[in-house]
Amino acid sequence: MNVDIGNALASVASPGVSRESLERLDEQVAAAHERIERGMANGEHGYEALNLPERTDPDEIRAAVEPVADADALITVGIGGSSLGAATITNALQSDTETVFLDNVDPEWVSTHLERLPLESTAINVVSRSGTTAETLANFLVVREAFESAGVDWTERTIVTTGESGPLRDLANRHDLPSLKAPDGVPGRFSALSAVGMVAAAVCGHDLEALLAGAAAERETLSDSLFDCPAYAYGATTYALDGRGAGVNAMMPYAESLETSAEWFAQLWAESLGKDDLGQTPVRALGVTDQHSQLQLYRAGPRDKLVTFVTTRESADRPIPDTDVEDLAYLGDSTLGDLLKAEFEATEASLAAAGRPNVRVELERVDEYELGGLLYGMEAACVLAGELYGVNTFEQPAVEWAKKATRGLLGGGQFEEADAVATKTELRIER
Ligand SMILES: O=P(O)(O)OC[C@H]1O[C@H](O)[C@H](O)[C@@H](O)[C@@H]1O
Repeated sequence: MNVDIGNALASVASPGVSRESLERLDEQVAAAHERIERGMANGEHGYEALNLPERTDPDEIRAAVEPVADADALITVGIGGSSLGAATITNALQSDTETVFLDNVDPEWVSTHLERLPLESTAINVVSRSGTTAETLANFLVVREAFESAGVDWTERTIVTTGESGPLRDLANRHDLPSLKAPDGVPGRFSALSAVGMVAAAVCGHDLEALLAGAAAERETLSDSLFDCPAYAYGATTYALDGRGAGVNAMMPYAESLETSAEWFAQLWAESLGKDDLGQTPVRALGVTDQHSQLQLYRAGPRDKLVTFVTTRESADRPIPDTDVEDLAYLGDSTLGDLLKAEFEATEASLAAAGRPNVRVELERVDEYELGGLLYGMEAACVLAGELYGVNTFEQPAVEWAKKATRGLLGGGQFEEADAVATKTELRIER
């Protein structure tokens, strides 16, 4: 990926960061890079994620999915980091295999999918690093039962990705299911480029080698200066802007196929950096759609936002047909791609003209190679930002708190967190 931070400079935007400040920050970037390289070299928890392009074995993933390679549909059962990386990849790319991601436990929605899909030609991809996440295990039990009720042997159609031990590992062993290991030392939200994110891509027939090659190329750019490394430029700029008041980061890809990447980014940014009363709030937006809903706020609301655009240089195109309506004649000379590009450029310029900081992240096109680069680049940006903030990027204690409270409420053990539910302060206004 390439990154253009020109519209985040103090000469353009407020908040903005001056070139001199970035140069001073670059000394901290160099120190952070050294720390990151050391963590990678020693395989330390979290830093190990940045080694995935070399560690992940595409042959192993393809072998595991071989029994279901002809599936018409794939249900991925997983949540958070065990779903969003896979969804980012498969939603971005074309495939004949329909993909469904059961991350939510909304009963109506889950039932609708299970009633609609051709279960006899559907595969199940169960993913949970811990193997204990209530939503994932509950959904899997429901999916299993639906297959049994339809007379389909789910054990023939299920692939499991989980840790070395835990309830899901036990289940995979008991039923002799093809299984893969969630990589050691890699938190879920950093594991898109492992079996966690790539089983779904393999079932859909995507090019796993190209995904990893794109990531590896991005890895090659990691260096001790933000001016030489797009990922670090992004991480350092967002950190600097947050410190100057841009506490919100609206991720706005200009490609429908990249919409899920903003969701993936939101988890990465929020769970990794949101701690010790620090962190930047990620917001999901989509170009051009959200030009017609959120843009007013971004250009004229509080000066607390950075907008991150993700654009592609190339994409398939479609001409806009001529019309005899005079006022619309100008459209007839263009394509939908021209319109998308013009809208992006106009929006970017409109924010800059209003002094609102924005950053452009450029991909050549949406394909496996570029996606691998985007996923890796944003992960590296996040790890760098975590170093600059001085937070523990790779933990998520606040999420664990609610997980324990939920478990306690459902009778899954004694958790003091569950007691807090009963002590809620009320001020009810009833109809
Ligand atoms: O993969 P799992 O263990 O099922 O975890 C799934 C998700 O659970 C929690 O919500 C964590 O905060 C996430 O980081 C994680 O991705």
